[in-house]
This record gives sequence, structure tokens and C-alpha cells, in this order.
Amino acid sequence: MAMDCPALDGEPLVEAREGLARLCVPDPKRYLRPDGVYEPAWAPVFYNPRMAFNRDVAVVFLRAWAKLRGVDEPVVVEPLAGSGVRAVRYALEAGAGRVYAVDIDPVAVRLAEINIEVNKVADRVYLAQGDANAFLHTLRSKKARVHLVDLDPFGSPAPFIEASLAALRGRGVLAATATDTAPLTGTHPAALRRRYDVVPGRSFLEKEQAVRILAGYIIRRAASREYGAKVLLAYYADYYVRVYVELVPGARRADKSLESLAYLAFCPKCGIAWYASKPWRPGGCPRCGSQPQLIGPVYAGPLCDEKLVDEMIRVASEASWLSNQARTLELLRQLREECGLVNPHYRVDKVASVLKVNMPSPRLVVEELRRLGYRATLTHFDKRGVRSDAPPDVIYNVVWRLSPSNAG
Ligand SMILES: C[S@@+](CC[C@H](N)C(=O)[O-])C[C@H]1O[C@@H](n2cnc3c(N)ncnc32)[C@H](O)[C@@H]1O
Ligand SMILES: [Zn+2]
Repeated sequence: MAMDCPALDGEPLVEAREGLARLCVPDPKRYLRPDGVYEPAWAPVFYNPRMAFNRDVAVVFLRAWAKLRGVDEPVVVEPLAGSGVRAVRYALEAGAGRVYAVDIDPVAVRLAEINIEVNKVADRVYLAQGDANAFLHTLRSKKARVHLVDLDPFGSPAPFIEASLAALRGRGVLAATATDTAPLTGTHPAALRRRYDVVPGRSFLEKEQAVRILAGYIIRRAASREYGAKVLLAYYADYYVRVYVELVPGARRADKSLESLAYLAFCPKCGIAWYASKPWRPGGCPRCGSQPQLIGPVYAGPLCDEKLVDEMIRVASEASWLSNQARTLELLRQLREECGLVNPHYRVDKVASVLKVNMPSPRLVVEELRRLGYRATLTHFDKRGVRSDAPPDVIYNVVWRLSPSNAG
């Protein structure tokens, strides 16, 4: 049955559905760019239907994490809540016992109130207007138990990370989306250095670089508060980075997780990247011996936890209500393949261009590497990418042999 959405400050609202939630949102047709595409940032309250996939993965994550950690009715904080869609979905779909939803904008809070009402989750979703950081610090001073803080800002989550860590007492998860992909991928090196405190640069693995910089930044901030940090899931989709980092208090754990940091070293001449643990003595390119370019520190560990992803795949296969069930499963299955392979991916097109041959199919390269006894998979970061534990000379050899230029 169609729903009657009230007006919001004279702004007509329309119905939208996402997961199990029924929502009232600004009419996308009123905020079209000249090319006819909806621009959610122009609407009086931000609601982006394209982020439904991000929220699908988030509810699946929380269900799986709570099951594995034996947490009943987890407590979630969403301090940048916008229309309230994410908070409502955590309550409806992820079994959250309590969700604190906060936004600084009074209009967003009024819309979130409507959506909480419509979905009958007012007993579980607590709404407040205010500054995210102030609210997170209040939770800390009240010693509230928080299991998950989900940061979904405009741009960078960096300004909210300290306060999120403060609110997470005991074992919990910090989930963060970053849409400031121009700095993270190295297009704006000054902003990258400023925001994430790294030696900036632009490798040919832009998306993997972006994910590893954000994860590394969270690990370093967590360590300064004596939290060990483990990356449970980290990926790139559409135009954003998303990471889920589990935090466990303890100075020794913090020291240990700092060991997962390194510098991303890359040789523009050979089109390969690797990790260098000592920036002042990074070692030469394993192929040509020349001094590499460096970015970092970055997180140099696995992009996901295999047990968690297995459980997420199980949850997602049963969650037929998700807005993007097939895409969620596709991403999780691909990440599952990538979990155990920590080396930065190889770009088959770059290697082929250095060899001055046509690019062979990355899928064939993976098959051949496996036949030779190496671990190898495609990567969700790039259709032209291959992730493998094979050394560069083997990759070069395989790309050369499989190139259509050398066929017959
Ligand atoms: C990208 S939108 C959130 C979208 C929402 N999380 C979702 O899944 O649809 C970012 C929101 O953060 C709010 N915001 C910006 N700065 C804030 C601050 N310092 N404290 C609280 N909210 C803030 C904005 O009003 C906006 O609604
Ligand atoms: Zn080289």
C-alpha cells in the first residue's frame, strides 16, 4: 500500500523503499543536475539511493559480527544520520537493540523522526540533534556500552575518528565511509597529507591505495589510545572507500597492530607495487633495482577476516530483502578470494605495456598462476588487476606468454 508522506518545511516528500525500510525522502526529481542525474547534496536532507548497497553490506556485517562475537542486540551509534535510513535499517534488519542517531541539521532530524515513526522503531532508535563529536564524547562520559560506530560523512571521516574511538569502550567496531576519493587516491596530495598524515603520492593502484590509507590511519589513531585494531572488512565501491575495523583495548595489542603498517612502494617504470617496512631504506624495485616512490604509512594486512566474510555470505544468502542481494554476495565472494592475499595487486595492463605487448585476459593470468602453484585471484579494485603471491618475474613471464601478441 502506498504511504502518505507529510511535507517537511513545505518540501514535498515521496516514498522510497530500501531493505525492509519504508521511507519518506525529498523528491529526487526536484534536484536534477543538468545531465538529468539526481544530486542528493542539493536536497534539503541528504538521501542517496545509490548508497543502499553500502547500507546492505552494513546490516549484513552487523548481523554476522554480532553472531560471531555472541553479542545480543548490539548497540549502534550513527552520528551523521541524515534521513535516518541507516539507523532505521540497523534496527529493522540487523537486530540492533539500540541505535543512537544524531545529526547537526534540525531539518535532517525532523525527517529522521518521520522515518523512525513510519517504521515503528521509536523504541529502539534514539534521535538527537547536535554535533557528532560532542555526542560521541557524551556517550563516553556516560560509560555507555557501544558495539558499532558507523561514520557516513560528507567527504572524509577523519574529523570524527577520535571521538568515535572515545565512544567505543571495550571490544567494538568502527565502520567508516570516505567519499573524499580525490585526496585518498592521490589526486590532491596536499589534502591527503593534511587529512591522513601520510607521505602522499599517486600510485597506479588508486583504489587499493585509498582503502589502505584510511585503514592505516584508523589503526594509528587507535594505537595512540591503546587500542589494538583489526581490519575485518575493507573495500572500494562506486565512488567511496568503506572499512570496518574492530578495536580491542590493550597497549600490547596496539603495538602488534602497528606491525601491520608499511609503506606502499611502487616503481612507475615496471608497473609493480610492494610493501616497504623501512621508508628510509626501502630497497630497490625487485625487477629493475631503481628507487621506488613511496606512500604511507598504509595498512599492509589482509582486506578481510575469512570467518567474518563466510558468516556474512551466509547471512546475505538468506537476506532476500536486501536492495542489492546479488551485488552484496558478488562483492563478498570476491573479497573472500582476496582475504588471504596481502600483496598489492598487479595491473596486468601496466605489465603488458612495459613489455610492449597486448594485455592478456586477467582471468587467464590467474588460471596460469594457479597452475604454476601460486595463489592468485582477480581483484574487486580493478578489472585489469590480479592479486597473487607470485613474484614479479613470474607475473612478467606469464603476461608475456599469454599475451595475444605472442599467440601462435
Ligand atoms: C552523507 S550525510 C549522511 C547520510 C546517512 N548516514 C545515510 O546513510 O543516508 C552526512 C550528514 O552529516 C550531517 N553532519 C555534518 N556535520 C555534522 C556534525 N558535525 N555533527 C553531526 N552531523 C553532521 C549532515 O547534516 C548530513 O545529514
Ligand atoms: Zn622497476
